[in-house]
Amino acid sequence: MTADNPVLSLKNIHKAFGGVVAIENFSLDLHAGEIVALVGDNGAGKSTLVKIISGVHKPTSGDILLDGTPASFSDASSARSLGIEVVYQDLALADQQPVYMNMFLGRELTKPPFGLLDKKRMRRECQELVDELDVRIPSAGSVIRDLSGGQRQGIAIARATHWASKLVLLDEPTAALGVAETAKVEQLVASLKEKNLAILIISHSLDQVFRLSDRICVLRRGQQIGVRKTSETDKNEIVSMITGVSGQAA
Ligand SMILES: Nc1ncnc2c1ncn2[C@@H]1O[C@H](COP(=O)(O)OP(=O)(O)OP(=O)(O)O)[C@@H](O)[C@H]1O
Repeated sequence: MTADNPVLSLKNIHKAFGGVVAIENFSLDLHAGEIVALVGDNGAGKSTLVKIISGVHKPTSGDILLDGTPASFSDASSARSLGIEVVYQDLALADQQPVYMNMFLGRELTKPPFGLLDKKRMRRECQELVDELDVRIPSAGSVIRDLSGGQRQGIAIARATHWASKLVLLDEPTAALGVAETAKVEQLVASLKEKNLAILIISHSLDQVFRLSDRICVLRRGQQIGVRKTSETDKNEIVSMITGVSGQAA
């Protein structure tokens, strides 16, 4: 298998909720070490696609290939066990728990012989990870509710990166953040490329999409309108593709 083989291939994905067609005939390849932005207006089908890739929704038809092999995710945990992690807008962090417990939420390290939590090791490994990714927090023992929005987002992304072996999906990772925190989180997302993961990011900010992505995939009313190399397009073209109307970007 060559490095050019896609980590994930979506082929002719179709998803209907009763009579509502959310995704129609959608195909896309994601490669290791690249960031692809998924853009589209409200209701275009972005979240539905993320849920299909992460095993939350089953496609009505179509194929998902992981490293070239057909994959069928029965639920989110089966997608996770195959190396796919998602960071949702609500972050899914346990507010009352320290950072290191969140890092290992549902995958806690234990020690023999009684299977007690190995807090020391979790704390140490968590500290190494946040240091490596330059997520600045007081310590791995800090409680989540005491951290800023940007720090929390940093933890959620660090956790996803730690457990993902193939793909990280980011659903509006900076929607709730201020300017400085957004910049820090963008730096973190950009650094994930070096980990040779494939990254799919949903963002409503075209500035962010142009800062971060290698390719941009446009979705309109469930259909893939096109994929562009970021270096070969501009905001005007992407806005036209999103809206279906040619004109100037705001
Ligand atoms: N569980 C569901 N049941 C029925 N219809 C759904 C369901 N989830 C999504 N849809 C419909 O599918 C379409 C795509 O929705 P989706 O949430 O994927 O869009 P989106 O691009 O993520 O929008 P936004 O940017 O507003 O979050 C919409 O028409 C939505 O109403």
